[in-house]
Amino acid sequence: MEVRHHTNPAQLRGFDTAQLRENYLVEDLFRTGEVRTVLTHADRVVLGGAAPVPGQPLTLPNPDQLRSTSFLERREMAVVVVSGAGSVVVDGDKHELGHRDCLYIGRGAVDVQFHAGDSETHFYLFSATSHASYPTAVARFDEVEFAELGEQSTANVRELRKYIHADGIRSSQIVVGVTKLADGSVWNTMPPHTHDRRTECYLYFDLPAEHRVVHLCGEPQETRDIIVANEQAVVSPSWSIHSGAGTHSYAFVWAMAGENQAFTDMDQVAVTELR
Ligand SMILES: O=C[C@H](O)[C@@H](O)CC(=O)C(=O)O
Ligand SMILES: [Zn+2]
Repeated sequence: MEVRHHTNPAQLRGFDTAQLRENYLVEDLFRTGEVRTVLTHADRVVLGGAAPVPGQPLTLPNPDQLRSTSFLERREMAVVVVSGAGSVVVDGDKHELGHRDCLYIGRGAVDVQFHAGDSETHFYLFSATSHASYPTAVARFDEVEFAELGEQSTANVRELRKYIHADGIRSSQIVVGVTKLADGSVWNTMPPHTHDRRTECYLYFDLPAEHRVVHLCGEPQETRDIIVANEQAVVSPSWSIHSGAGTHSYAFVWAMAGENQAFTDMDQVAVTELR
């Protein structure tokens, strides 16, 4: 497992492009036949990618850095299918997942296996520490309610679906959903916000290989950009905005961990205040 240390806003002022990418961009989560994981000390979030091929399931590893008897001994996890369709077997119980569907796995699960469907499947993983056990549950993209956000005139028409949250699948601390941009819309989360009580990670997907998202990060008055390709993730510290504009429409998994689970606990920033 790769380990990343936390950063602070003063460091960001001096980061060049390579340093920005080393600290905040996770480029290589999905490699055929592997489960890859990255621990960030920001709220001890672990990001991961499992990429099984048909007939060759993959098992969730137990990285040494966790010093656990199993990955989920003291943790909970969200799994979102970002490419293909497949199933996840949790201690013998099989959960079928379609494109963009979400599985929550509660603390204490021991054996987790990722099975591809008819083709290579990409399961995105997001995990944080958990102080209570909640039931494992599935939320489907087509079945959860969604909020219609944005306007055509600002190129940010999008549907926001919440999977793991106070009124949905319950968890100890993680809050997870998917936002999908409409054709012709490119901006997410503009005007932007911060929430100093939570770390947030974005995993951009459904973006054609030849396109990119220009992701904005940093304090509102000291912003930087990171150029992101399909199926890459960005770690957004509690003090950072997280917003982006694509050269094409796309979808992204947003996932948070920290002090509270209040989705509306955001400090909004007016576009005119950005620097
Ligand atoms: O804290 C919450 C997250 O930033 C997402 O809700 C933002 C988002 O999906 C959007 O506006 O499209
Ligand atoms: Zn946010």
